[in-house]
Amino acid sequence: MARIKICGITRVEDALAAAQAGADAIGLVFHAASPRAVSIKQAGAIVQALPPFVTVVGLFVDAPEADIRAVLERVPLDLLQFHGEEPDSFCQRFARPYLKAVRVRPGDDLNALAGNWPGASGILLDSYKPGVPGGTGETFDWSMIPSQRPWTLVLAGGLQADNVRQAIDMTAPWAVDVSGGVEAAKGIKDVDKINAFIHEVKRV
Ligand SMILES: O=C(O)c1ccccc1N[C@@H]1O[C@H](COP(=O)(O)O)[C@@H](O)[C@H]1O
Repeated sequence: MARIKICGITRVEDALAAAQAGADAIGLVFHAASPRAVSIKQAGAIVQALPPFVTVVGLFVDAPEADIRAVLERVPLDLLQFHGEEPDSFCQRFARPYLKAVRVRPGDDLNALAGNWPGASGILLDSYKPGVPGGTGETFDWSMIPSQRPWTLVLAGGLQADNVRQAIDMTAPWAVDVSGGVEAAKGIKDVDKINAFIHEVKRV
């Protein structure tokens, strides 16, 4: 069964709702330009409130190394998600497992692209939209994802309750990642949408 990450959490109550609904991971966005950005203080409060066994992922977009280290000193992140142009050598500097986001464009060879991050725990595929680093709420052509792949797929990009089952059936990801598809407004999650999404993922 695909694991589930609920990303773009900004409030303690949304983190608790995601955990209660059965999410395996939550994502905290440390990218000031995002409407879902959290401060170190907000992030600390969210992590402290979480029950055990929920993985906390910190998302960065071409952040300076010092900024990432400043977050890591204060917030116990389990996993890093790099959503910019960071090379593998940079992603490996933080003594944490990491996901590398790859924004998929028509014609991409995804096995070749994924090979650029040999140190990644997983490759998170997201939709490409010029000028927008992520969280677009848009899907991409899932048929581009090779069924034979020597890397771990985390599928993202425009997922929601009414398309996630088809996405899983087509691509057999290790995990799915959703942000906008379970929101009431940017940065504010909708508990009913979280529950519906997780229900669809866990449905056999
Ligand atoms: O959510 C954001 O604002 C964001 C900003 C910069 C980079 C990534 C961002 N979000 C991530 O994008 C994917 C897909 O999101 P969606 O489900 O299509 O809304 C996911 O990992 C988000 O956390």
